Amino acid sequence: MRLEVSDLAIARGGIPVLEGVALALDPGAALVLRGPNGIGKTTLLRTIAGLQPPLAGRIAGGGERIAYAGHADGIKPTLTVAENLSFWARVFGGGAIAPALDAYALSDLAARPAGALSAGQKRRLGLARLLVTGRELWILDEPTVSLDTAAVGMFADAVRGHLGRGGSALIATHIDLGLEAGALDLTPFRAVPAPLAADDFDRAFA
Ligand SMILES: Nc1ncnc2c1ncn2[C@@H]1O[C@H](COP(=O)(O)OP(=O)(O)OP(=O)(O)O)[C@@H](O)[C@H]1O
Repeated sequence: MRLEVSDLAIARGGIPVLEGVALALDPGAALVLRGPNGIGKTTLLRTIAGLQPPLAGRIAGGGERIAYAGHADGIKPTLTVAENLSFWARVFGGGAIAPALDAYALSDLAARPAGALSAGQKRRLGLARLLVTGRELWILDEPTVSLDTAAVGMFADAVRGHLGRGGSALIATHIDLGLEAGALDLTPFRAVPAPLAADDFDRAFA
């Protein structure tokens, strides 16, 4: 199914951030969101993932198809690496955990409590979770934070495999992942603050 976003306006903390956002993502395709710090990439991904409502506009083809990986890994620290993956596989009704462990070189760490992993290992576990969800549309916010070069390669391979199986991915990142992907710079969609009315201006200095 195609994700289609049209004329979307979004806010963070009550302040409009982006407006008029339009994008489309077909099965088998990836789209990378670009733009400077603070432009609204996280806010847009959260809105498409259904974690916050838009101010206006339309999102079609998202919902239950989405697996979202944000800045927080969502890892349960007292469960082992394998138990974390099994937990998510059960929650999502998804697949086997062995390929996910393999894809992120986590097999040797499978019995380790997740709370005792390094930052990069935790991130690998958070990304491995996507593989057991069975969800078609991955929405990923800065997925490569804390990853070394080898792990970035594992992630890029995992995304390629996902796209090859007919999945799709919407990714906010500042780095080049070496993927065949479209890119959307959000800068032109920056919300223009409404000009102060004369009364407001006077009140501000009252
Ligand atoms: N909890 C919050 N309350 C109010 N405003 C916020 C909050 N979180 C972020 N913002 C503001 O919302 C705007 C959009 O933030 P957002 O995190 O979506 O940007 P981003 O493009 O993902 O940035 P980065 O590249 O730094 O991750 C920024 O101006 C930011 O300062």
